[in-house]
Amino acid sequence: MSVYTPITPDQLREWLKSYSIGQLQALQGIASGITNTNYFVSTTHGRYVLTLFEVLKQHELPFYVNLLAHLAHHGIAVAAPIANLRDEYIDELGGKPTCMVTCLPGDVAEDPTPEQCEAVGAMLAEMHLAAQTYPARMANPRGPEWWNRTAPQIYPHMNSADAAQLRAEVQFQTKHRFTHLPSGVIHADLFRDNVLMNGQKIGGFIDFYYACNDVLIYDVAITLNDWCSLPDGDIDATKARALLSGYQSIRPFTPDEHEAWHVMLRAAALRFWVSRLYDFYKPQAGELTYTKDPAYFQRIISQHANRQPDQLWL
Ligand SMILES: Nc1ncnc2c1ncn2[C@@H]1O[C@H](COP(=O)(O)OP(=O)(O)OP(=O)(O)O)[C@@H](O)[C@H]1O
Ligand SMILES: N[C@@H](CCO)C(=O)O
Repeated sequence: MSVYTPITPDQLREWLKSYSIGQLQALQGIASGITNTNYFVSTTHGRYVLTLFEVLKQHELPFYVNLLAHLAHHGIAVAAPIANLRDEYIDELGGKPTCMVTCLPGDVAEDPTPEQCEAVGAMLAEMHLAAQTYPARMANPRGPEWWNRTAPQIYPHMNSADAAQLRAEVQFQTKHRFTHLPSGVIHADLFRDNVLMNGQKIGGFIDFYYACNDVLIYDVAITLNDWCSLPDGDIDATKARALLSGYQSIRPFTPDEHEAWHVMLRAAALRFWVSRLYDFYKPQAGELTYTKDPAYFQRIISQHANRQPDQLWL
C-alpha cells in the first residue's frame, strides 16, 4: 500500500478551502504506485488525483508540473494540474509538496492490442510536437553520461559473461553520437504502467518524473521496447508496426532517424538494463525501489543486436 503520508478527510476538507473544486465527498488512497503517496479525491465538481511527493522537493517540481499544464493546454491526454487560489500548482500538505491533477479515465493495459499500440504511438508523436514550444529544459538524468558512470559500479557484481556483454554494449553506444537527431522534451519512461487506456483510446499518460530533453526517437524506442516485447525479449512485429505507424502518422522519421533507429532501440534497452541492475545490486538506503528483472532488458538487447537494420518494423 503506497500511502506513506496519511491524510484525513477533515484535514483535506480544510485544505480544499484554498481550491475551487467543490466540497469533498470521498478520499481514497491509491495502492499502486511506488514512489509517491496518491489519493483519489472526489468532490462536488468531479474526481481528481492528489499526489504528495515523497522524494522530489518543491523546487524540483516546476519543470514537470508546468510541462503537464503545457501539454494539457495543447490537448494531449495528460492529467491537467489544478491551481489553488494563490494560482499555484504546487502546494503543501502533511509536510510534503503536492499537486492536484484531473483524474484520467481508463486502466493499465498489461497485454495491449495492436490498436492500443497504434494509439500510444500517435499520442506520443503528438506529445513530442506539442512539447516543442515548452520553454524549460532538463538534462536527461539517465543518459549516456549516467550509464557510463554507473555500469562500472555494477560489473564487479555480475558474472563475467554478463559483465562482458554489458561492457560491450556500453562501448557500442559510445561509438555512436546522436546530437544531429531531432530532439525535444521526452517522457522517457512511457511503459504500459504509465499509460491509462480507455478501451482502444488513450485515457492519458502519467508519471512524467523522468521527462527531460533528449532525442525524440529515444522515447519511441523506450516505449516500443516495453509495449511490444515478449517474455523472451523478442518483439511482437504486429504491435511494433502498429506503434510505429501510429507515431509516423503524426511525425514521420527523418532519414537520419531511420539510420539511427537500430542503435536507439539498443540504447533504450541499455538504460533500463543498467537502472534495474543498479537497483538490484546497489539499493539506496531509504529509497523505495521495487527491483524489476534486469535480465529482461538484457534479452531485449541481445535480440535487437541479432536483427538486421532493415528488420525494424519501420
Ligand atoms: N491522473 C490520474 N488519473 C487516474 N489515475 C491516476 C492518475 N495518476 C495516477 N493514477 C493512478 O495512480 C496509480 C499510481 O500512480 P503512479 O504510478 O504515478 O505512482 P507514483 O508512486 O507517483 O509513481 P511510480 O509508481 O512510478 O513510482 C496509477 O497506476 C494510476 O492507477
Ligand atoms: N519503468 C522502469 C521503472 C521506473 O523508471 C522499469 O520498468 O524499470
